[in-house]
Amino acid sequence: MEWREGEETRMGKNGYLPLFETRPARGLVFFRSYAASIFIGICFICFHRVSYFPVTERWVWVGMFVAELWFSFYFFVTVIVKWNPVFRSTFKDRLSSRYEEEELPGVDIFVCTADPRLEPPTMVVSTVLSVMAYDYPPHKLSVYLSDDGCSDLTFYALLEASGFAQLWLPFCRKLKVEPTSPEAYFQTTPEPVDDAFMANEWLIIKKTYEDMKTRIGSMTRLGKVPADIRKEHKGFDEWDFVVSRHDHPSILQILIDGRDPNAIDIEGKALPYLAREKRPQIHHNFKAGALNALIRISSRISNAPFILNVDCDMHSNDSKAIRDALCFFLDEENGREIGYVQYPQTFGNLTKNEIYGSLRVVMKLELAGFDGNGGPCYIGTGCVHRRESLCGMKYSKELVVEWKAMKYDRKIIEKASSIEGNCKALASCTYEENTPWGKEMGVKYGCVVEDILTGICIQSRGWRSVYLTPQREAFLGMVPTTLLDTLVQHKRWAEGDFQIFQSKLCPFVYQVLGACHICMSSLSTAFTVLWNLYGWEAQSEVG
Ligand SMILES: O=c1ccn([C@@H]2O[C@H](COP(=O)(O)OP(=O)(O)O[C@H]3O[C@H](CO)[C@@H](O)[C@H](O)[C@H]3O)[C@@H](O)[C@H]2O)c(=O)[nH]1
Ligand SMILES: [Mn+2]
Repeated sequence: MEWREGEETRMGKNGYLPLFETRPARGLVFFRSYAASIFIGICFICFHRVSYFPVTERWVWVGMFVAELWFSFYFFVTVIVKWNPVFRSTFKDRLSSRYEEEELPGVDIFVCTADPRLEPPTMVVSTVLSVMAYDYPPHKLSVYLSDDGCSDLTFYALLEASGFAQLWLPFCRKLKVEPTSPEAYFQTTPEPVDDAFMANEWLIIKKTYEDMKTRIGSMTRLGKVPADIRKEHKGFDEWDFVVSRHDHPSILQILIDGRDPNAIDIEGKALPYLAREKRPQIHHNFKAGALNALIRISSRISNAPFILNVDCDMHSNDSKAIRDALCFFLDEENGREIGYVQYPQTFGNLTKNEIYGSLRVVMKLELAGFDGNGGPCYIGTGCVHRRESLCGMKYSKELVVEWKAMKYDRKIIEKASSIEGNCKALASCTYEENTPWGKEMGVKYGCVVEDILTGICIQSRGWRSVYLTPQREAFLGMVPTTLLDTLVQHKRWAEGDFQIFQSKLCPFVYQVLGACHICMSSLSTAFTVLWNLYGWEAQSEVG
């Protein structure tokens, strides 16, 4: 499939205007001339090494030549990655005029958290509230929180947030609030002074938010939920069976507003909390295991055809981001082969010179290069997947979904309490035994960078992926701020990528020889795996 410039004005074969356009990067001629000049230099060096062979110290000569060949190879791989970057933009107005609100597909949002000490519950709920406030039909959106820390503190925070959402979501709609994370909003936006009525409401919401934050904060410092609060929601009873965070049964609670025991929705949005079962003798597969449990649980509760997953430290910064992603999936001409749409990881706390790490180059340039060569890898957060692609299905031309006819609606036939009981087994730690979960289905196990590996597998099943870098960042997260934290994170990534490099899924072997994908794409992926070899050295520094 090829997308070219000017296609926004071209009518598709089926008579529809495209929902997105693709532009090549500007100024490529300079980069390509620079690359060509280095290539000529490499040719001269090789010619020199071969044509002149010294009589003495021959091994030094050979050693130098081998080193030069290695660097030349690395140079080629990096050049190929940057050879053809593309940038995408969407036409959300066309999406809205083509699809009535009722015809839009459902979207399930997964937020992952794992430790209330490292990921404070106040931050987690701000992220949850930010994604609940997406500008999307409320009854088509479900937000799932996966708590691998199995903490009643996180549960308490979510319960508080579900109450606050009743104020926050209508407020976001009325004021067209951006960003929709209350924490980020009140930090960055001044009080509206020109409208006394609005200013008053603004102050009330801010005060309510701050009170909630103080309550959650003091509870977190206390380290436990007091008995009188535990009595307020039956969900806390589940913690009577929790031995420790590594030893407990599944807890699934579809959160309800404490004042209305019959309402299972908050403004039409479902908000389930899940702490999957953990037992000390059974490996839980970290985030990949959490995501797979969520895929199964959500398939019973809302079963939306699209899944957005975010880490709890990455809040939504653009309430239209879901519509942007859908412009790709719902495009009549090219949409059906797209398996996932990846947003960049952008950070609110980056310094101008970004002295640690090199994420800006990766996010701004390299992943756009991947996109031009066949599709970016999946980087774990800020990614919208088609449920089928994540569940292991192969791409097939016959797979055409009539979204309009489907009229997705999350029919909650069962009562929340019976869903909670019936679905728990799907999150038990033995459920996956002798099943393809973690191998052919869902997020892959056995690799520290489960996201990269899962992305490679989805692509090798014939799906394409898309990288979208909108002007307004769709998500804002936190980057480690100390050298030690950065080294630890890069060590983990380096380890994971090196694991893939050594495995039978090594992109050089698996994709090039397997001819599953175009060569450029595999070289791009191989590059991710390779740049981490450089991080390898850093490992010895941190142990
Ligand atoms: O057992 C676990 C461990 C982690 N997490 C969650 O996974 C996310 C990422 O983990 P983190 O420790 O923050 O790793 P990072 O290095 O910051 O994560 C980057 O790298 C990971 C591995 O490539 C990706 O999964 C992430 O999305 C990406 O942001 C967080 O939300 C955690 O809460 C779990 O749910 N269960
Ligand atoms: Mn993180």
